[in-house]
Amino acid sequence: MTPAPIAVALDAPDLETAARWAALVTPHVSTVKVGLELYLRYGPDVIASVKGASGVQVFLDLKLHDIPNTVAGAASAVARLRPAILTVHAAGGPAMIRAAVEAAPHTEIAAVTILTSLTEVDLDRIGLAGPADAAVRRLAALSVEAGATALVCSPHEVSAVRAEVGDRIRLITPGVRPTGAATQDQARVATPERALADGADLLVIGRPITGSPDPGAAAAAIAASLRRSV
Ligand SMILES: O=C(O)c1cc(=O)[nH]c(=O)n1[C@@H]1O[C@H](COP(=O)(O)O)[C@@H](O)[C@H]1O
Repeated sequence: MTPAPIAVALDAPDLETAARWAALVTPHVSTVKVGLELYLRYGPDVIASVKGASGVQVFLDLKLHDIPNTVAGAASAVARLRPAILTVHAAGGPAMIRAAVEAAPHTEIAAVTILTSLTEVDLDRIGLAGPADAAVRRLAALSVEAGATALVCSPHEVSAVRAEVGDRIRLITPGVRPTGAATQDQARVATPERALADGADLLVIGRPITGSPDPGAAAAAIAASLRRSV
């Protein structure tokens, strides 16, 4: 069976746990995501540990955000690890995004638009007044112009972003919660089925899978419900 278009966020406090989660979920999902917690604790070796022998795609979520020269150096430092996807913050601006794209030519650069944890009140306070989807669409368009081939947004904006950037750009949505699951620190959320129906290509799901007593079964259940929904 083809693995589901899900990136499981391996936000674990230690490498053994992350590698165990990765082994349990990789029969069911296409991708595992390594974020700041694991990467800052263990460094580049973490990639091989979570990849194991499975050949699963690794999404390196470092959300780089700095001046273009610094981001180019950071992207080129991790490019040798050959992650399938690397994140940068779209708010770093077009020159920064382009610097990452040029420094990591074999990795898909995904620009994070507006974090899924932010509410419209938060956006107002940080000076991005107006509906979230206006800011997300603006950041999406500038990121694609700068060479990003993937975008991260919440499921709430995914159909608007799809209309803005067309079919060739990979849309990645965190903020995904199966019906009844706790939203935790996520603000702009939807179910996996809804996110996929609205145009997401890859769903990032962490705690609803990794917080389950059986992460493999939780991943398999979400994958099966996505298959039923298409
Ligand atoms: O870039 C990301 O992956 C990301 C962007 C965003 O806007 N929101 C967001 O939650 N994420 C990541 O997606 C994952 C979501 O995890 P859960 O909330 O546990 O499903 C975390 O690893 C976040 O770092």
